[in-house]
Amino acid sequence: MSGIEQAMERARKTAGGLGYSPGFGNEHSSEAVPGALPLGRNSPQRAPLGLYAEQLSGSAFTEPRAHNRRSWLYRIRPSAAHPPFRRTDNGRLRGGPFTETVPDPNRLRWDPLPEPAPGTDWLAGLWTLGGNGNPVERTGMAVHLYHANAPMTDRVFGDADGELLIVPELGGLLLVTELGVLAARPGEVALIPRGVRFRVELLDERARGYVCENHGRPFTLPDLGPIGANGLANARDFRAPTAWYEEVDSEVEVITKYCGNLWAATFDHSPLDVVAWHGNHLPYVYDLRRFNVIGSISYDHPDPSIFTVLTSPSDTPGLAGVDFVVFAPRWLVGEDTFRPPYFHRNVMSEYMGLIEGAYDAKTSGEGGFVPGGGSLHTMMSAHGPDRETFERASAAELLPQRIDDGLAFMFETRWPILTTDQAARADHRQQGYDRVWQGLERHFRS
Ligand SMILES: O=C(O)Cc1cc(O)ccc1O
Ligand SMILES: [Fe+2]
Repeated sequence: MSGIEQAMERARKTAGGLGYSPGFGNEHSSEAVPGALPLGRNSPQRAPLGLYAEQLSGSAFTEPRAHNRRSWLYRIRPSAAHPPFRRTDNGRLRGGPFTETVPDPNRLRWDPLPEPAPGTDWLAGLWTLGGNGNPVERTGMAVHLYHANAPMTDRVFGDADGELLIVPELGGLLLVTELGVLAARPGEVALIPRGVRFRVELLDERARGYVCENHGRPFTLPDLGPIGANGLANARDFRAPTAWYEEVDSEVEVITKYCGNLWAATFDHSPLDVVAWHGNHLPYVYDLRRFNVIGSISYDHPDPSIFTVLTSPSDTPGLAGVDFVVFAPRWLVGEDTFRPPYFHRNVMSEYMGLIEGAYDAKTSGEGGFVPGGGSLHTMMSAHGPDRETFERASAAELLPQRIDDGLAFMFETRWPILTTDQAARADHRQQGYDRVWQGLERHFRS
């Protein structure tokens, strides 16, 4: 076995007994070798065990304490020890500004990404659907999907353009990051902070899912206001990894996404060599089934902001660059209420995906809203229950009803989501999505 294969074997074994540190936004610390973490200072004259000390900043040095993010890494070699990066193929990844297509006000829907060619790893399997903003200005977001059937070997990725919220739909991922190893299976989500390098291995034969790349302010937990001190996604259910490192002295391709493009440099060692760390610029994994769902216990369907897991705030209070929202199993008890999502037109743009089962506003099954597929209801586009759902819910007997046959999510952003050319022309884009709202009968009686 080569050095990297041995390291991968060790990472997979670690997955069985992963130690995590619970909590969101905290200062955590971890050492894979006792004594590797310096005490009482960040940058001693000589760091313990001959390690190099390095600060990784996710915020300006001067941002207020509540927004300040950085981690101190104690590593075998400093990240600075690398040859030049050279441009490499972007594959099917695209970045903002999204100017390939004329912005389309229509409602759009896609089937899952088709089967990838054999040997497609997670990075090669990324396919950009669209987005907004501009990574150069650190605004906006991008929606990517992935479909992979091979582990990343001898290559490691890091995104300078933003953090990555990874939403597995099919197959588990092993995320071997600079700060440790995370396992993310369907129903869980993983958050990789801006700049943190990682390799993706597969826990199953293939892996399919969604990624929200957030160029703006890092995702944080929403304020709870009148809900009180607890509820929605509870901070204690987020898990940061513990330190894990590999000593690989063979060539590793380090790929970085910078201002929309991929660049590669051939390192003579693995950059996943952090033996100890402390800080708050950290990856996390979160199990969406832990989400505490709050809803109406009297009447009416609340706005889905009540289901916000994470939000990337903007400078305008209450106006998110992007929100990550989950439609998790819950009870519906509303009296004299049309219970599924209402008809609406929204200034925010909504990309929705399905992790499993069905979604209560849409018919499932072939040609419908299916796991691995997605819908885009951009700024002001009219949407809501499809015809079948409207008819069913308008006639339903309003007994308490448990919705537990699906797990859907939404990336909701303040800017229109502009599609890439490949998304607009994709064979797996459904034609005739509008038809789901056709035949909504006129019932008006004056
Ligand atoms: O369009 C959707 O299905 C998402 C959504 C769900 C909901 O419960 C209310 C509004 C909304 O946009
Ligand atoms: Fe909506």
